[in-house]
Amino acid sequence: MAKLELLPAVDVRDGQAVRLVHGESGTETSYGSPLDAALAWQRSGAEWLHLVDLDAAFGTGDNRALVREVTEVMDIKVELSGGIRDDDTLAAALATGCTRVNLGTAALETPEWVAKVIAEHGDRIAVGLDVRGTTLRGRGWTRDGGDLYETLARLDSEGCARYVVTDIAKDGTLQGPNLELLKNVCAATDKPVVASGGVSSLDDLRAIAELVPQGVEGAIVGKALYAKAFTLEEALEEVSR
Ligand SMILES: O=C(O)c1ccccc1NCC(=O)[C@H](O)[C@H](O)COP(=O)(O)O
Repeated sequence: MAKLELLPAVDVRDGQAVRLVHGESGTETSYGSPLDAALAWQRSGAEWLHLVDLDAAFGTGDNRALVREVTEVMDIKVELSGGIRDDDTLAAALATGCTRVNLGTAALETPEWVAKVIAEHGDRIAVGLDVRGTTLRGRGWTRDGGDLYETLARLDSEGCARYVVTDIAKDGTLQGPNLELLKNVCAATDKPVVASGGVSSLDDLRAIAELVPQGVEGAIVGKALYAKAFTLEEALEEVSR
């Protein structure tokens, strides 16, 4: 069986590594230097880093220079997310040397532009499907943006390479992933799915890994690592069995 990829998360707000609850601004717990966190995950054996500029996502500024610095220092693959919505922000993100970017709001608000950049950049573009129920949310998860499955069908028809699927109700809560949502999305697309939000234990990772044959390729892990629910080494060992 193909192994589940793990993407430890570094979410950046105001220059700090943070975790939010339900992605809500104002719920930050701070975990210090984003570069130190990223380097720690790399030293622990991560092959990927999921790096989010929350200020860019919320429209409260950006951490672009810091995100670029972190990405440039990493020897591992980096997925960049947060506020990538037009030619300028996409060019800046891709120029960091990241492996791929994750588009969210743009897929809801400027579908023609997203179709164009999918055609231009292929596998370097993933789309984040951030949902409450089956309603997508954009602008830092603050605004409704349409139906999950209609949007997924449209993006599939445009050749989107991969989806990062987050149940906002689970994100940052340590309440476990929404396995039903992951199964439903996998049933609706042939493209790989990266699971995000809610992982709390090695059991959760085992449960996500069981969905690899259905199309889940990876799992993003944030809060659980910062809260020391398990170590990244333990998680990597778990998904390599
Ligand atoms: O990714 C975004 O653009 C974003 C926007 C607004 C709020 C949060 C956002 N991302 C959060 C993440 O990607 C988390 O790192 C990830 O879901 C990990 O969640 P958890 O394991 O539950 O801490």
